[in-house]
Amino acid sequence: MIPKVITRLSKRSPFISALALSRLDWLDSLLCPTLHLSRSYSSPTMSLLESAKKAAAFRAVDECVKDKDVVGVGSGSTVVYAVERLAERVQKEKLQLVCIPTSFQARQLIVENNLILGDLDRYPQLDVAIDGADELDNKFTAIKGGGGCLTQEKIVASCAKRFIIIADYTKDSQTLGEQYKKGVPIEVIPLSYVPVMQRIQTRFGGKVQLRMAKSKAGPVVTDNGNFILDWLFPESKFDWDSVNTQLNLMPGVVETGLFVNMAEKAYFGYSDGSVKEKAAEKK
Ligand SMILES: O=C[C@H](O)[C@H](O)[C@H](O)COP(=O)(O)O
Repeated sequence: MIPKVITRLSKRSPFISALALSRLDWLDSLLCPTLHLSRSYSSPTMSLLESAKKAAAFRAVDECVKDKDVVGVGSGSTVVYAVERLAERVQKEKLQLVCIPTSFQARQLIVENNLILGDLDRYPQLDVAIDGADELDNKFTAIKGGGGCLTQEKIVASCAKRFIIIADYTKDSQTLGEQYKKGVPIEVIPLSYVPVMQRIQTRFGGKVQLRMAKSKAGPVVTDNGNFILDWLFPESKFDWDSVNTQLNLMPGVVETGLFVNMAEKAYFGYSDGSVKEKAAEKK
C-alpha cells in the first residue's frame, strides 16, 4: 500500500515524494517502533522477507544438523542465517561440526562465525548440505545461481547424503519461471560464451544474456573465473533433466543452475515466522 502511493506521488513530484516519505517514516516509527530500525522505504518488503529466510534457515539447521556432521554451506542471502544458527548451536550445544564452503562468500561466513572450515579433499563425503534457491518447482527441480554461485554448490550438494533447500515463500513454485523471472544461470568458459549463447537459443528458444557486473565494467566473473549466461527460457513444458544434460554436453558449459533430483527436502519460511516443509518424492 505505502510503496504504491509513494510511487504514484514520485512520478508527479520529487518534492511531494520526499515529503511523503518523511511523513510516512514518522508515522511508521509510531506504529511499528520495533520494526522501525530495520525498515527501509526503498525496499519496504525487505524486513519481512528477511524474517521468512531466517525462519526457514533456523528450522532447517535445527532439524537437519547433528553433532559430528560434515555440513555443506551454500551461498546467498538465506544461507547467512543458516550459518548464524550453526554458530549458535556450536556455542550452546558444543556441537563438533566441519563446514565445507560452496563459494568465497560461504568460506568467509564460516571463518567469520568461527566455525571449522573443511574442504572436499579431506571430507569428500558430507552428511548434509544446506543451500538457498532462486526457485523450486513441484517436481523438486531448483534454479540456483542467481547470485553467481552454482558450480561449487552443485559439486558440494552432490557429495552430501542429504541436500536441503532453505528459502523464503516466494521461491515455492509449481513450475519453473512462475516467480523467478531471470532465467536459468549457466556458468561458461569465457571464450565459449557467444557460441554457447547461440546454441542454447537455437536448440531451446528464448533469449540468452551474458550477465553483466553492477559495480565493475564488463561481465560478472564467477569464483571459478568464468562467465554466467542467463537463459530466459520460453514458456514451454521442458523436461528439465534432459535440458540439464543437453546443456552440460555443450562444449564450454561448466555447469548449469538446474538442480534436478538433488534436493531431499525444502524449508520455505514466511514472514510471520512459520515454515512450510516440502519433501521430495522418494525414488
Ligand atoms: O548464486 C547463488 C545461489 O545459488 C543462491 O543459493 C541462490 O541464488 C539463492 O540465494 P538467496 O538465498 O539470496 O535467495
